[in-house]
Amino acid sequence: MNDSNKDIPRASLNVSTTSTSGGGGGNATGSGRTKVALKPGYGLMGWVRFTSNSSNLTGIQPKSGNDPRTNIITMIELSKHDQPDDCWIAIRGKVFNVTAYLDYHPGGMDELMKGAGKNATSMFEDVHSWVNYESLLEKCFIGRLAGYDLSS
Ligand code: HEM
Repeated sequence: MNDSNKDIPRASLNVSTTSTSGGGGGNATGSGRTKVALKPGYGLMGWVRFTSNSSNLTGIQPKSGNDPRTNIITMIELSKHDQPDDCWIAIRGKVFNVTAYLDYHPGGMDELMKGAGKNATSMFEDVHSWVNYESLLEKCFIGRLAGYDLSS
């Protein structure tokens, strides 16, 4: 599966960091809280509106034999998609194309990019294990990560 997703629209970046001091939260590097100001319209409701108007955010053309329910993505394939214009991420054994979500991520694009092309389960869990990523990224779901034991 080599289809890339260069045609997924991404807004230009305008993310400014407004870090708060002394917060108890954390980011993937353990350097404290990282609150970012997203562009107007790029909050949760903006994402909900955007996804409801999009049928397929996987970047993969629908064709026979290409079904997220049965697709198996190898680590090698996953690792090829590690750029802001082609960004896949695996969480708890599921692989998502988060290219379109980068501008909407409340923790900022740079934080999400730390997991680009990787199994980012532990990064995700460390920061916000409660976030309902499966629902948010429903239309970005590509397939399952090869060799990932869902029961573990
Ligand atoms: C490599 C993976 C990821 C990293 C390192 C990361 C990192 C972060 C960070 C640092 C914050 C700010 C936390 C704070 O200081 O308040 C944040 C917030 C958030 N992220 Fe992520 N994130 C990742 C993946 C994701 C994914 C896949 C989703 C959902 C599809 C997501 C959704 C959110 C949401 C909803 C918030 C706001 C949480 C809140 O306000 O309580 N993140 N993220």
